[in-house]
Amino acid sequence: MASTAAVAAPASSSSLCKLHLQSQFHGQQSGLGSCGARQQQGESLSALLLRVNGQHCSSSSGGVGRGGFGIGRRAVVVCKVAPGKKTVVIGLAADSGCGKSTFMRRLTSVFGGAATPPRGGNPDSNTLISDTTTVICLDDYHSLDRYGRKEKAVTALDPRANNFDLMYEQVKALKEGKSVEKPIYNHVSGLLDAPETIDPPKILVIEGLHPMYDERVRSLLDFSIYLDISDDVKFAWKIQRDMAERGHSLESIKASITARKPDFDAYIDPQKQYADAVIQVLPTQLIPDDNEGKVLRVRMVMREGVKYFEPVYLFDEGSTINWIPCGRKLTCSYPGIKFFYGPDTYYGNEVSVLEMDGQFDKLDELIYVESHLSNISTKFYGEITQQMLKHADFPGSNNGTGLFQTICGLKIRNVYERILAEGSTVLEGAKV
Ligand SMILES: Nc1ncnc2c1ncn2[C@@H]1O[C@H](COP(=O)(O)OP(=O)(O)OP(=O)(O)O)[C@@H](O)[C@H]1O
Ligand SMILES: O=C(CO)[C@H](O)[C@H](O)COP(=O)(O)O
Repeated sequence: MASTAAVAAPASSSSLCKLHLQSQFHGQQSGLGSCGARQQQGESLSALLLRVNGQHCSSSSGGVGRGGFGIGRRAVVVCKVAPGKKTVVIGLAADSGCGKSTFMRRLTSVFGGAATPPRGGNPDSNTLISDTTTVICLDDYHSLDRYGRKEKAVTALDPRANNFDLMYEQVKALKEGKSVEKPIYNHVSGLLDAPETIDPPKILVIEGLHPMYDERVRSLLDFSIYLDISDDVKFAWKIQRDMAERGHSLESIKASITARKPDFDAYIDPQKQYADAVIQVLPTQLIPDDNEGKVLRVRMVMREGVKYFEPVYLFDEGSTINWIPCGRKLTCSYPGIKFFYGPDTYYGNEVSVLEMDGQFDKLDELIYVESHLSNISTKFYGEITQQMLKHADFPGSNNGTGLFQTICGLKIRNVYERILAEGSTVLEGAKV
């Protein structure tokens, strides 16, 4: 019996792609399709589907191919091809100096690549591109440059200093698979430079002050995160970086934080109510009256009922848990480590909260904590620990900031894969 397969070519990129497959031998399906793919000997159906529709048939087709179609079996598989190449859009909001760059490096690493500025482009570009992700910084949508802001006496946090119409148009275009000419805000000169071309990536991350401020931009986000750093911690981080690395004086850092505060409270902070996950960084409660700011209490507030996102839980979903993991499997020097997990409400929404106070002594022992967490979207046992060890030199790797940023990276990967899989639907798989 001859093997036949027919793959109906999509009339347009948004139409359905039909693949009929008959197979003669166990595990040796053979197929030919007018979508431009011929099934090769030994190639599974799922692998063919992956090639036929690129990224849009990856997951849900897997079950069809697995196990093969035995003698006399026949399958009709219909895959929905997403219009163009679907770009998943992630929003990351935070004030300046709150760890966005560090988070982005962790996220990119989850996908296995390193992010670099656009090749051959403006050396002061704020964009970072890797195989899977393109991170654009929303500072590029400042409509007023440093001098314009000074003249009009507005801060960069003020919506009047930003072009939300252009931000919306360009993020929408990228999401629809179209390239855009995005402006560049040059942090060295304080001026707006000539635009750079941004091509639609698999995952577009828009990071900066206002990813959730404008309702239209917000509606384009597939997943959103807010880094909520308490004033004390923000101050400590700013001092550490801006004094050591940027030559600012203590007074100027204090003055800058104070000057930004009213606009931060008015325009940046309220965005956290829209985030799917908020990472709060607070002073520790393990050291009474701590004013050193080195030990942190970090909370991950995860919204319930978000499509493609199930909150992480500790031990038992929905219950309230206080856990001190220090003992035989986890070394803890003073002041120790304390975890909390439980339900809560946040801006009127149901959330789950996972909290870690304290820091790890030996990072490889994190595997003990990881093994007690569920819904972490890892691909193999120990993936979180592996990621954390890989970037042990990043700030926050010994505490909840690194742990929760890594988990958010894995959840973003999961959101991306599920959105992709949704574009691929097995409608029929019949035995004859
Ligand atoms: N988890 C952390 N633990 C301790 N320090 C941190 C952590 N994350 C960031 N920092 C400190 O804050 C500084 C700013 O971090 P990062 O560059 O990632 O922030 P950013 O939001 O990208 O800043 P900007 O928007 O100003 O470029 C770092 O140099 C580091 O000193
Ligand atoms: O809040 C900020 C986001 O990064 C910056 O202060 C804003 O973009 C203005 O930049 P600069 O201070 O370089 O003129």
